[in-house]
Formats: sequence, C-alpha cells, structure tokens
Amino acid sequence: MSPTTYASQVPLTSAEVAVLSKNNSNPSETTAATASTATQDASGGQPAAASAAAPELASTKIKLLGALRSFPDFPIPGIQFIDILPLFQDVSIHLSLLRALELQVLESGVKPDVIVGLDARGFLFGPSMALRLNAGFVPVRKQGKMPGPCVTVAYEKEYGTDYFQMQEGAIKPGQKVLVVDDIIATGGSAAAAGDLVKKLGGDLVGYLFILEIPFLKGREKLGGVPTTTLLETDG
Ligand SMILES: O=P(O)(O)OC[C@H]1O[C@H](OP(=O)(O)OP(=O)(O)O)[C@H](O)[C@@H]1O
Ligand SMILES: Nc1ncnc2[nH]cnc12
Repeated sequence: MSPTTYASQVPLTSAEVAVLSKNNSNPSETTAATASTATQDASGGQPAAASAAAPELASTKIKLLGALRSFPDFPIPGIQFIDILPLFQDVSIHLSLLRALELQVLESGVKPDVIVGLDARGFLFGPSMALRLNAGFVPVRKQGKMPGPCVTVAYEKEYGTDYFQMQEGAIKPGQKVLVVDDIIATGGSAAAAGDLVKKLGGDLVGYLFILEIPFLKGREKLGGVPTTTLLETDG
C-alpha cells in the first residue's frame, strides 16, 4: 500500500484534492479557508472576529498540509487514514505546528489551567503545548494503562469501540481544561474525553484538533463546547 502526500498531485481522494486546491492555489483563498477553521461552535458557525494571526496561520497551514499523508483501507477496509506523524519528523514543521496550535489558543482568549491529551497521538504535542501555555498536562489513556483509581467511559470511534480512562484527582475541581487531539473524525473519542474531564469536576473550556474530517460531523457530539481545528479535509 503506498501513501499519497498532500504535497503531491496524484492520486488523492476528492476530499484531499479539495483541501489542496483550497489552500495551495491562491493565497487569498487560503486565508478564507483559515477563517473557516478557526474557533467555531458545535454547529460549525463562523468565528466571531477575524484573527490578527491569520496571515501567519495561513502560511503555516499550507506547510502542514504538504506533510500529511493518506493511506486507503487502514486500519480496516473503507477507512481513508490520514497520517499526521510526518509533522514531527522535520524540526521546522514540528515547530510550525506548535506555534500554530499556540496561536489558536491565544487567539481564542481562553487561558487553560490544564491541557488534556488523548492516547496516543494527543501525547505527541499536548505536553509541548502545555509548556508553551504554562499549563499542566494530563493524559486520557486507553483502559488498563494507568495505576490507581481511575474514571472510565466507553465510546465509539470511526473504526471501533474503546474505553478511555483518567486518573482520579488528576484534575482539580474548577480547573479550566482544554482537550487536544490530532484528529476529530466521528467525535466519539473527544466527547468521551470531555465526559471524563467533567466527571473529575473540570471546567471543559474547549477542544483543539490538528485536523477535522467534517463529513463525519464529529462536532455535533461535542455539546456546543468551543472547538478549534487547524486543518480540515473538504468533504
Ligand atoms: O473522532 P473519532 O472517530 O473518535 O476518531 C478520532 C480518534 O481516533 C484516533 O485515535 P485511535 O483511537 O485510532 O488511537 P491511536 O492514537 O492510539 O492510534 C485519533 O488519534 C483520535 O483520537
Ligand atoms: N481517518 C482517520 N485517519 C487518521 N486517524 C483517524 N482517527 C479516526 N479516523 C481517522
């Protein structure tokens, strides 16, 4: 099975082609695409105000899109799997990613006390973001990975059922929590993480993702909590 990259011209899915043409063909269109992926409510409405960081974010998004790869039929037939791991292979792209995520949070005006990252790809950038934002980092893990008393929820995701856990006491009641992950597909994982945060008494102030797959309508599961995505597939 050979991967396609978003930087190459062949052979991408129609959704990928739409993203690429929206972001690479015309810088002004890129800015429009950026606005459409800023902080939105669960219905996907437009952001309240134009972002001062929009030009920096727009060029960074083109760079990030060029590094993504897509694999058909992984991990099961019918899933078009988008591989974000190349974002971390190159120092410059990795730094750009962290800066873009930091900007998204700063632009939102929210100052989280805790970043919660989801097992496993939320662990790749959650702790780095936490340091930049002077916040703590707390993991949500798949069941059975952490010692001591834990709270547990079952959830459905794009390709199966799973269980998430957080350690009791990992979040103090009233702490402002931002949940981060690489991808929102059906939204099942993110919604489950939000449920755990609330079970521990945290104040769930937002969700932040690197990439959204909009046709799966994951936002609709997030109960109106402010949700920001850096990139999106079109479709
Ligand atoms: O919106 P959803 O449909 O819930 O899908 C998104 C989740 O699926 C992937 O994780 P996965 O469960 O594959 O775990 P991994 O990071 O360990 O591969 C991804 O990293 C998100 O956490
Ligand atoms: N299509 C997809 N690609 C990568 N990670 C995912 N997690 C859920 N759906 C995914």
